[in-house]
Amino acid sequence: VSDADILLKFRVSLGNATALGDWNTSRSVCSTDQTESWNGVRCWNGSVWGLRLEGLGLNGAIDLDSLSSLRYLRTISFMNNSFEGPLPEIKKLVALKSVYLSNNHFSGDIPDDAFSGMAYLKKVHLANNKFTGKIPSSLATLPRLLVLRLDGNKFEGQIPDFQQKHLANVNISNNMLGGPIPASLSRISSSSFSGNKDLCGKPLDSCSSKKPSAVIVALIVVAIALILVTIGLLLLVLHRNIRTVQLGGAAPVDNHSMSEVAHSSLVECGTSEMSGHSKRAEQGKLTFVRDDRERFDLQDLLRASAEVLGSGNFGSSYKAVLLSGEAMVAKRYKQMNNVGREEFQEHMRRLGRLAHPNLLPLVAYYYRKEEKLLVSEYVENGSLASHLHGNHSIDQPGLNWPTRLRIIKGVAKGLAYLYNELPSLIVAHGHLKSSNVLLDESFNPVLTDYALLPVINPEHARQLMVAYKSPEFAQHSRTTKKTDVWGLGILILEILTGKFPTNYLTVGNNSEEGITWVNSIANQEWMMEVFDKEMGGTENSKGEMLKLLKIGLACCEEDVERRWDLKEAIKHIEELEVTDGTNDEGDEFPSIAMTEDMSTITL
Ligand SMILES: Nc1ncnc2c1ncn2[C@@H]1O[C@H](COP(=O)(O)OP(=O)(O)OP(=O)(O)O)[C@@H](O)[C@H]1O
Repeated sequence: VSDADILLKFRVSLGNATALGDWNTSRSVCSTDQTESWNGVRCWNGSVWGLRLEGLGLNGAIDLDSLSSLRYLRTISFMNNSFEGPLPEIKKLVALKSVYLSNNHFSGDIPDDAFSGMAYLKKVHLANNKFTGKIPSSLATLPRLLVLRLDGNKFEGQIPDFQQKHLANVNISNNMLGGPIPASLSRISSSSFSGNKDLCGKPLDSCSSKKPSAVIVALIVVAIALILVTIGLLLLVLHRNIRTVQLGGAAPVDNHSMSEVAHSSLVECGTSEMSGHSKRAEQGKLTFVRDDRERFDLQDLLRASAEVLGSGNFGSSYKAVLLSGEAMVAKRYKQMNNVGREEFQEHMRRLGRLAHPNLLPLVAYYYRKEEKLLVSEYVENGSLASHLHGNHSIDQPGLNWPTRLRIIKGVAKGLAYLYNELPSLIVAHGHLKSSNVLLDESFNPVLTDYALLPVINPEHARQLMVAYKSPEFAQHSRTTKKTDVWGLGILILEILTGKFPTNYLTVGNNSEEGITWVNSIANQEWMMEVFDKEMGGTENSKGEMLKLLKIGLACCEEDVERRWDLKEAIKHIEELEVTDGTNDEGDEFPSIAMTEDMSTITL
């Protein structure tokens, strides 16, 4: 039975299966281009390894018997749907690594052995359902469990004795649990246990402590308050010193470590909490913009070993590996004060609602007037820029032609989605360049630093952001719905030639330099010599390369009126065929120059 047959059978048991209308056998379940696979199906090497059917209004039954025939299925997510009834018999899918069922209406007790034998299970998300009874003890013995979200249910009784040593991400808040917290969970933040009946023991109050009299309580409170105020004042002085150093050092490169950022933020949090202003205390917290993420706080980033990934135009980006093993990136922005707090938060929430395989999701942000942190996942293969312009080695060979074409196709899809979802923005990306195209473990592109124009200080944006380096901004001091097309064109030419667009290195609008750069490519006498040799390619792919070159040049049309709009650019990009060159391997481009008249190439 094929994967397609299995999935179609599985679909029958769902209510509202119309949401999966594009599941039909006229297209293959797994396409080489992930975004063309069936909706919600994640593939690897042509096999289904994941189902991500989130927020589709699904209900009915989850037919695990059918899914158990998918040999390579490792992760399932049915979050944010309307499933009801008891927990499905998850252990039928014994090889699963992650199960995401949060934000549904599942209810009832979960059998104690519901997770028995699931030797590979790492992440279990059951938050915000209506589960009752005891937390199943089979969870407590899963050998590989890393993340457990049970918050927002009606679990009662005691927490079972979790055996896992690396279980760092647990949230069982807002249930009806009582009794002692097992020692194995004592390192977890106290907020993960809040909102329960009467849990006790580390990290909460000790179970044996007797209730002291009101006078003693009052005395203790006063003493603690005095100590905290003293510490707070000391920290405030320390914090001021750090800020003074920061302001004094006007060097463009930002060298402050993640610990310093988090530290200064935490200091602020500490002092404000002590002064009793709960709103200001909030300032020390990360605000999460999505429900599907494990929660962590600035302190977790502080604890995490941080590595500076690089210093961009706005500040530095840091990679921090959380205790759960998950790598996150926090980027500091100093010039992000174009709008007030409320509007900023609204914009971040808007970004948090975006979901597309070619966009890096915003996970959380941290707000302070002087600086912001935007937190997202670390993307395995770094930036397209580093692959195009970095040193190549056996571990990091140059990108070949099929990969480059797939990257451009993915970038186009990400842009199309942005324009669709954010119609009120004239320039929906605004900072499209190769360091803002990240490559995941399969070298699929994910766009980052998008849709930030509304919140960045305008003067700063005009100096540094790609949108303002466009010819139309030089000519008419305006950006248009075609401005990102120009950025896309430059990116295409950079990918094809392997040459860095020199005008991105200087500050301000230098579109003259940009146009000269484009012309140096367009006017190359020997067209085939333009292409980056690292890309290889075969006689078969030559035609497609030339077509892409022509598309890139059309996007870089100086006259904005004559320039294609995004729709047209995307249409031409989608028509290009990805040939992986396996059947004509070794048939490299002859290095001798071939004259090609670009006008003969039909798109
Ligand atoms: N989530 C991420 N995963 C992996 N690498 C990242 C991530 N975010 C940023 N990087 C890389 O870290 C480096 C610094 O990125 P940063 O965004 O701070 O600067 P930039 O993209 O070079 O410039 P700009 O500030 O103008 O966007 C870049 O090489 C970037 O590709």
